[in-house]
Amino acid sequence: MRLTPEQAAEVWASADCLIPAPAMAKALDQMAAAISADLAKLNPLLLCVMTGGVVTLGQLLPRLAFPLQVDYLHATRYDGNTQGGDNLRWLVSPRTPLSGRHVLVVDDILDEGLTLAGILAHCQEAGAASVRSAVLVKKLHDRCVPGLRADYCGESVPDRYVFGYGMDYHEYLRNADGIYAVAGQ
Ligand SMILES: O=P(O)(O)OC[C@H]1O[C@H](OP(=O)(O)OP(=O)(O)O)[C@H](O)[C@@H]1O
Ligand code: HPA
Repeated sequence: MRLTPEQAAEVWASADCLIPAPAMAKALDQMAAAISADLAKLNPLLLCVMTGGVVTLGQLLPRLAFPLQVDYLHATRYDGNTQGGDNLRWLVSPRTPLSGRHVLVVDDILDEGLTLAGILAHCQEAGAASVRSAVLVKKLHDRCVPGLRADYCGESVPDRYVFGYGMDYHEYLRNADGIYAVAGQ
C-alpha cells in the first residue's frame, strides 16, 4: 500500500499515544546504563538495523560514555508493509569484520522476532566473540520466535501496529516523538 503524506498526517492525528517522549527518554537512560555496565570494557561494535533502528541508535549513542564503534546493516521482512513476509531480505551487510568482536545489534522493535533471529545468526556465523541485542520496544504477544529475547529492552507495547521513534507506518511517521498505535489496529 502506498500512503500519501496527507494520509500519513491523518493516521498520526488519529493515533493513540502509548508512550510519550519523556517516558521514552527514561527508558533509553535505563537501557544505556545496562549496556554500559556490560560492554564498557569490551570495545563493542554497535550494529544499527536500518532503517528502523536509526533513532534508537542515535538516542543511545550520546548516553554511552566509553569507546565503541558503529556500523550498520539493512535487513527487512516487512518492506514498508504492516505484515511481515517469511523471508528476511538482506540489502546491506556490515562492512566491519565481525570476527572476534563483541557485537550489540540495535533495533527499534522486537515483534515476531524473525528479523532479530536472522541477524543474530548472521553475527554468530561471522565469528563474533559475543552477540547481544538491544531493542527500544518489544511487542507483547505469543507469536515471537520461541526462546528469543533481547538483552536490553526499553518498553513493552501491546499487540497493535505501532509507529514513532524510528518505527514506520508504510514508510512514514518514523519521526514521531513518542510511541503511537494506529487507530483501529
Ligand atoms: O520482529 P519482527 O516481526 O521480525 O519485526 C521487527 C523488524 O521489523 C521492522 O523492520 P522492517 O522490515 O519493517 O524494516 P524497517 O526497519 O525499514 O522498517 C523493525 O525495524 C524490525 O527490524
Ligand atoms: N510497527 C513498525 N514496525 C514494525 C512493527 C510495528 O508494529 N512490527 C514489526 N515491525
